[in-house]
Amino acid sequence: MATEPLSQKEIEDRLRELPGWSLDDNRIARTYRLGTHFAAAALVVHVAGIQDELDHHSDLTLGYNTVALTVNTHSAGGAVTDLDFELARRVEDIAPGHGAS
Ligand SMILES: C[C@H](O)[C@H](O)[C@H]1CNC2=NC(N)=NC(=O)C2=N1
Repeated sequence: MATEPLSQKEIEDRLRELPGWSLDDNRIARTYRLGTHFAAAALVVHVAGIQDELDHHSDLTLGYNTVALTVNTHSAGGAVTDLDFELARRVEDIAPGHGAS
């Protein structure tokens, strides 16, 4: 998967396919809300596994009943790349199963 920086338009186009995600200071970001703190912690563990599988890691913050992700690509100088969107899509696939919204 390409690790070249995406243009602003490419980022905006890809974000349109990922409701809930936004561009925040050159990182793509989403915060999920869950029913309980334990459910939020379980989502963090699941996301951590996906991130190791992809060898691509967000800043992942566990709140009381929230999980916040922000990610860009260090190896592309901190730009947003396809790798960030691949991670976002993978997380979107599993989040509903955790009751995340
Ligand atoms: C050595 C390892 O492959 C790199 O450090 C990976 C790991 N996870 C990563 N995560 C992110 N967000 N950006 C990277 O460039 C990156 N690089």
